[in-house]
Amino acid sequence: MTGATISFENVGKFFAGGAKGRVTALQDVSLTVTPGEICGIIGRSGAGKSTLLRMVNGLERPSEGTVSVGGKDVGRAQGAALRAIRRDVGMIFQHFNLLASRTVHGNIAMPLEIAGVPAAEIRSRVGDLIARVGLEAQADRYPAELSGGQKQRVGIARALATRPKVLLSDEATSALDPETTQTVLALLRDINRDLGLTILLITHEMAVVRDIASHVAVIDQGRIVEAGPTYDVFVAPRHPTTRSFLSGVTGITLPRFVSGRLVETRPGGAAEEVLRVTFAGAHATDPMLARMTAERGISVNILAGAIEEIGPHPFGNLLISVDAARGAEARDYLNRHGLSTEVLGYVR
Ligand SMILES: Nc1ncnc2c1ncn2[C@@H]1O[C@H](COP(=O)(O)OP(=O)(O)OP(=O)(O)O)[C@@H](O)[C@H]1O
Repeated sequence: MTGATISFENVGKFFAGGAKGRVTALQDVSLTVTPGEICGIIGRSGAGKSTLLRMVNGLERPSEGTVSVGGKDVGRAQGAALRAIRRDVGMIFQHFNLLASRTVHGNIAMPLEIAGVPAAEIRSRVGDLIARVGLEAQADRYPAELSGGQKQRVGIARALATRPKVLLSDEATSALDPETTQTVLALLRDINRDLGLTILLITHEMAVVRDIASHVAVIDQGRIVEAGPTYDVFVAPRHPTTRSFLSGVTGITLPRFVSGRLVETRPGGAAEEVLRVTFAGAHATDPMLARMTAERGISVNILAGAIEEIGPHPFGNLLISVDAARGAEARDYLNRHGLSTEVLGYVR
């Protein structure tokens, strides 16, 4: 089993309704997810994530542009061709969508029964899937007797039953506690590594992107505003929406004596400019800040800092303040030496 390419080319989706008679759910979306990639789509509520995801298995059709899976045009496929594409695309859900009247075994067997797979083959394949997701002891239990994490494991096994090339994940960990989230993400990582299938997941949590996605696309009001390898986007975010998502996961916040006094525009008179400085690698920052002080005479107050990791790659996040009158010069100096900066505000 190998992954398939998912491609969106200039995709738009419009629904009837709203004040103008037409709601734009997606506009001019172009994105390619290569085989074996784990791509996270992050956006706020209503940004268009579900609409985007549902186009990959033909639950929604684009109003304009083309969506394809493994080179096959999903938006224009009908009948047997659409059913064939859907067998290549498994999906897991926030609320698991299991049948309460069927056991774990029975739920996982469902897509195989629908596909007309012979009973003996179903038994052996479901047995393998149950082992893969670690639910041997629960095979004969009903969903009501399972924890949230176990239910999502059933959802994952069911999604894999038809040996898909693509797995879609619709907020699959949003209903789970942090510890269970980690075990489910680890399972998805293992599946991606062992089976090579392409995973497209939507989430509103940057931590999920950091923990599992090799690539990320940020969606805002129906448009992709930033996309690329997760590490690059975390280290040097360009769009304000990306930055606001990132500020929730960096693990560092301004101390309250600063955040309580922070204003957006620079006040008159003496003031400090508060900056977030992001840098690749674990040790890049100290010499840069010290050199800036030595070379330019700009002194730096360090307010908070931490080293984060994406996969094996460390990157740093530092909150500092400098004299606001020298702010532009400090940012320019740091940017020229490969550090990203973002103005968080000003304090008097
Ligand atoms: N069937 C529909 N009819 C009319 N408008 C729709 C329909 N489906 C989605 N929309 C609108 O399209 C926009 C995008 O919705 P979508 O559900 O894709 O966003 P989302 O990012 O998945 O949000 P959430 O995280 O809240 O699920 C929203 O403005 C929504 O109201």
